[in-house]
Order: sequence, then C-alpha cells, then structure tokens
Amino acid sequence: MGGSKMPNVYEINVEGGMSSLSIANTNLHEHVPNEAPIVSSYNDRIRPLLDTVDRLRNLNVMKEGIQLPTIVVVGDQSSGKSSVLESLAGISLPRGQGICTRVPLVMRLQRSTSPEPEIWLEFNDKRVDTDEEHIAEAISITTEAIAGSGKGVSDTPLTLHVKKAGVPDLTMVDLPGITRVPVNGQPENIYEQISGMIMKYIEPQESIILNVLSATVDFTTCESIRMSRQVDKTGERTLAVVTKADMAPEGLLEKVMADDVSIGLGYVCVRNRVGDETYQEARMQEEILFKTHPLLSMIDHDIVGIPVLAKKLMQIQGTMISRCLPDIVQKIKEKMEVSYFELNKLPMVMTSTQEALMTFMNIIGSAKECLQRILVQGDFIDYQDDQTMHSTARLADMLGQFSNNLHAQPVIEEFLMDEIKVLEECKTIGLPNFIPRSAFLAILSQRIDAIHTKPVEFITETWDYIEGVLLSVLTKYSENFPQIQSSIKRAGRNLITKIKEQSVNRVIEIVEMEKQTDYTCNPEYMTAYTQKIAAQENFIYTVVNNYSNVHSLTAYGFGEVTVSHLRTYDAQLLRQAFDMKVRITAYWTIVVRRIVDNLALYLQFSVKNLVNNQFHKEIVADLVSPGGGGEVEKMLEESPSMTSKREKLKNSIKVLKESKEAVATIADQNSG
Ligand SMILES: Nc1nc2c(ncn2[C@@H]2O[C@H](COP(=O)(O)OP(=O)(O)OP(=O)(O)O)[C@@H](O)[C@H]2O)c(=O)[nH]1
Repeated sequence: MGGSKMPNVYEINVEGGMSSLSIANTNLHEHVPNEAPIVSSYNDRIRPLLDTVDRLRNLNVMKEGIQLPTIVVVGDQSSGKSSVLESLAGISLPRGQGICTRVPLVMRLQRSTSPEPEIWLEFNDKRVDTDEEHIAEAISITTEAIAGSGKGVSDTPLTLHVKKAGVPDLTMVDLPGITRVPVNGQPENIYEQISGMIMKYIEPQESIILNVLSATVDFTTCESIRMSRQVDKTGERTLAVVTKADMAPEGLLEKVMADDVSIGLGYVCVRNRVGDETYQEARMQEEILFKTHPLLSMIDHDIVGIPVLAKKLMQIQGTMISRCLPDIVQKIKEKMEVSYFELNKLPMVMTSTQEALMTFMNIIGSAKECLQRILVQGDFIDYQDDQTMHSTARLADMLGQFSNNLHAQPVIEEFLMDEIKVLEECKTIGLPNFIPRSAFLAILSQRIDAIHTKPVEFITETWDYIEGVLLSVLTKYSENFPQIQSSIKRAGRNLITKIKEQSVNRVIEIVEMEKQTDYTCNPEYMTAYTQKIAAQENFIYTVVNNYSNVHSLTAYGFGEVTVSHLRTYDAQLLRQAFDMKVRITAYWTIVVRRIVDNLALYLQFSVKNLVNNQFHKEIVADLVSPGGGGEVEKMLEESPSMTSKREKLKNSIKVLKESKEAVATIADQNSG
C-alpha cells in the first residue's frame, strides 16, 4: 500500500464540545487529514513534553540511572500485544502464534503533517530505513541481528520510529510475551529471561503498565497480571487492554465490571485486525462489533475501541510526563554534580617523574596523616561508620580482653600440691623454716610457662589488626593509582611483618624477664602477703590435728579448698607450702599487672613509632630506592581501568549535560 494513499487511522470528532477520537474516514481516496482544535491544543501542550522525553530517551539517559515515564506493553504469549500496537500505529508488525517479539521493541509514534510516512528502525546506534510494507520483515531481520536466528530473547532494545499523519503521539515498549514452558528451540530458562526483562521495565514507578489480556482467558490466571501486581499492588499505574473481544464476547462485560485483578487505570476492550483486513476495515469492524453485538454493545462506549485506547494512553502519558519531569530535572542536576565531583577526584594525567614523585609523596603523606588520626589521636572523621577502623578504641578493647584473660585464676586441682611437689624436689640439708629460693622460682616459672603464649598471641593479633587498618588506609589513598597500589600495599605488609617480628621478640623478653627474677617494689605485695599469711597457723592446725570429718576449709584469699589429701604430710612441709602459696599468689598479681602494663606501654610506643617515623621512611625507601624497580615511574602511565573510568564519567557528564539542555526549556516554562 502506497504511503500517500494511507489514510489517517484516527480523525477527531468533536461532539457537543467534547472531543473524542473516532473511526477514520474509510474512503481512502477522499481522506483529508483533519484535527479538531481542542485536540490540537492538547497535542500542542503535550507534544513538547513528549519530544523532551523522547530526546532524553535518545540520549540514553536511562543508562545514567534516570527513569523516564514509559508505557510498557506486557502480556502473556499471543495475548495480542503486537496486534494492539499495530492497531495504534496502523502498521504491520510480526504477528503469529509463536514467540514473535524477542527484544524490547520501543515504538515511537509521532504524528506528522507530511502525507509521506517516515519509518525507520534503530538499534546499537544503527539506523535501518524501511516503509509500511516492509516493517514486519525489517523487524524480523533486525531482531535476528540482535537476538540470533533461534527463538532466544535479548534485552538490547530495538526502536521503531513511525512518523505518520494521524498516529497518536505515543512511545511504548513492547516486550516478549511471558511463557512458562519453553517451546522447541527456546532456551530452558526462557521464563526467567523474559520475566527478568519485563520486571526491569515495569518496576520503576515512572512506568505505565499496559497489560494486554486476551478475552478468551481467565484474567486471574494471567502471568502478566501476577507480575504487574508484584510491582504495582494497587494497580494505580496499570491499564488493561482486553483483546479478542470478537472471539469471546460471552461474559466479557461481567469480567471487566468485576475487576477481579484490580486494574487501577481501567479496562479498554478492543478487536484487532483479523487476517488480511486493512486497518480501516479492522476499525470499521470493531466499531460495528461494539455497536451491534448483543453482548458487547452493553459495554460502556467509553471503554471500547482502539481510538478510546489511544486517547486514554495519550492522556495518561501526558499526565505521567508532567508529573515526573520536575523530578527528572532534579535528578539530572544531582547526577551531574556527582559525576563532576567524581571526575575532579580522579588524578591528573602526569607527564614527568617529578610530578609522579610528588603525587606519590602526597599519597604517603595523606595516608600517614590518616593513620595518625585513627591510630594515635582517636579521630575517626575518615571512617565515621566503620567501627573496625576506630583503632584507638579497638586496641583498648583488645588490651582489656588480654588483661582479663591473663588475670583469670588458674583452676587449682589439689590445694598446695604444686607447692609440696616443688618443695620436695628443692629440699636441702638446712634449717627447716627457710623456703628455698629455687623452689619459689620454680613455682614462678611454672606459672609463667602456663601463660607465656598469651602475650605473644596478643601482640600478634594486635599487629594483624594494625596491618588490616594500614592496608585499608593505603588502599583508600592509592585507589586512583592501581598501577602502584599493589607495590604500596606490599611495602606496607613488609613493614608490619618487620615490626611484628620485633614486637614478638620484645614480648618474649618481657615474659622471660618475669621468669628470671622475682622482684617488686610495690608495697601491695607485702600487704597481700601479710593478710593471707595470718590464716596459716589456723589452717595447719586444723589439717594436722586430723579432724577427719573436715574435708574442706575456707582459707582467706583462696576460698573453699579440700584438705583431706594434705593429712599425710608433716606440719613443717605444709607450713612451707602454705607460705609459698601465699607468696606466689601475692606476687602473681603484681606479675600479671606488670606484663599488661609493659605490653600496653610497648604497644603505644611502637604504634606511635610506626606512624611518626617508620611508615613514611620505610614505604618511601621501599618504592623509591634504586632497587625499588621504578615503581613511582609506573604512575606516569595511567592504568586502563582509570582511563575507562575517566571516559565513562566524561561520557556521563556529556549525556547529562545534553539532557539538562533538553529539559531546560520545559523546566523554565514550568517554573515560569
Ligand atoms: N480475532 C482476533 N484475533 C486477534 C486479536 N488480537 C490478536 N489476535 C490474533 O492473536 C494472535 C496473536 O497475536 P499477537 O499480536 O502476535 O500476539 P503477541 O502477544 O504480540 O504475541 P507474542 O509477541 O508472540 O507473545 C495473532 O494471530 C493475532 O491475529 C483480536 O482482537 N481478535
């Protein structure tokens, strides 16, 4: 059919001041494009908005995370989606029983005053011109180019532009029909692929869901209803089109009136083109059907026919666009600010070794300042929400836990038996009321051996933690230089390994010192000894005088202890053992505190030393030294990831800038 002979699908009929779209003049040769003033004014108002949204869509602003108001056509397989679009556009789309729509088909219908329709397809920045006769074929070919020749689907959109007299100004996206069971040639996960694609389009609040339902089925069983209700529970942005009214007129009125599936924007019942009918014949038949059919004519005329659907869609689209535009303007502004900020944060491209060296020194300098804040000063401005990086507090926690762990009293198996065993082995020929010093040191040594791994574990864990903090800081400050990031981190790791080794040796020494010598000038030792030894005579008397009914005693400072096993020993040995127990108990408190204090001071000292002296010196030496392998020079070559990040940001800014310009006039009009 020649373009010039194509009639308008709709023309406007003004009755009693009310505008309505009605069936076009079916006399092809006599047709003259004709528009009523009220609709012209509606179009004049809405058209610039639509153009703006279309321009934004063209700029692919959706890629920048900005959603545009879109009419999304969904429906179960063969529900008649493409037929509805055909009817709206007055063109042929691939139609059939199997899966025809395999990619998102964006249909941009644009009313034109030119008698010659202009039709073209766009995908992946390619343009394919076509005409009315060949659209279906062109869509099939381009679909194959996008999604392959099988029955698979792809989410790369294909845009069909139809600029033609009489079409409604609408942009809609047709999506593949939902199918539960893969037909031959379809991948096993076809349902997941299609439903995922549909969800992506219908989820944004800006989308209008045009749910195509076949009159021949029970609406409540439609998969497309189930999906649209997931994202639009109340149905406030869902409009239902009931196709195939001619095939199942019985009960259609009741189905629509009952609204079992909660369609907020209402229903429109239609009859699409059947067989080889022309669009005009189809519209005629549709009008006749809803006027004359005994059951279908009962349905309110405001909800039947393609022209009614077109008008409703244009109104909904207009309202949605006006509602969303201020938000879109705001979002473009915000996204642009963020992109500019991100771009400015990226490092400059360096051209000389000096520049690279200076940048490297800045990275290390900034990392050092940050470490000072979190490891020394307790200032967490850099990591407000990350408690693991609040290092002064975490180190205090770790020390507190270590102290509690060390202070925990060892479980006494048999009271005084450790002391008795040691005393028996250390006895010499001499006066009975002296405790051999070797016995005391042996008991002390036993106690130290029992805990000696704890301080080493503590210091190792502490440096593991500090290593994590240091690496996080280095990663953060070198994130723009992935080409040297791993070297900087390696240098950081080396430094901590070195310090950790020194610390472990130092701690082993601290513990060893406690083992070698028993000394304190702390008066608490004597106070504790005097308090506890006072109970000695009473204790020995009770045990030795063999009150066999007494199995346990409460000894001051030791709680309740069993004594029956002690009766076989003589009083002198028991006295010595008791004395030693009291001494070691009083002294152990001092030892544990001294270890904790020493470790605390040493830790503070070495952390400060790390931050204030070693960090800068050693990392710089590691990377800048002649043996450093020219690490800093690597900064001169920008890493591919950084180049692509920069390009991406520049691209985003370009798109957002053009989008801003596209919405500027509308925004001005709105604010004015
Ligand atoms: N009688 C009658 N047949 C219709 C009507 N609407 C669609 N059909 C037929 O139903 C079949 C499926 O229609 P399509 O438009 O291809 O359905 P679809 O939902 O786009 O199909 P897929 O994209 O494959 O899921 C075609 O043979 C159409 O001719 C209608 O209102 N009346």
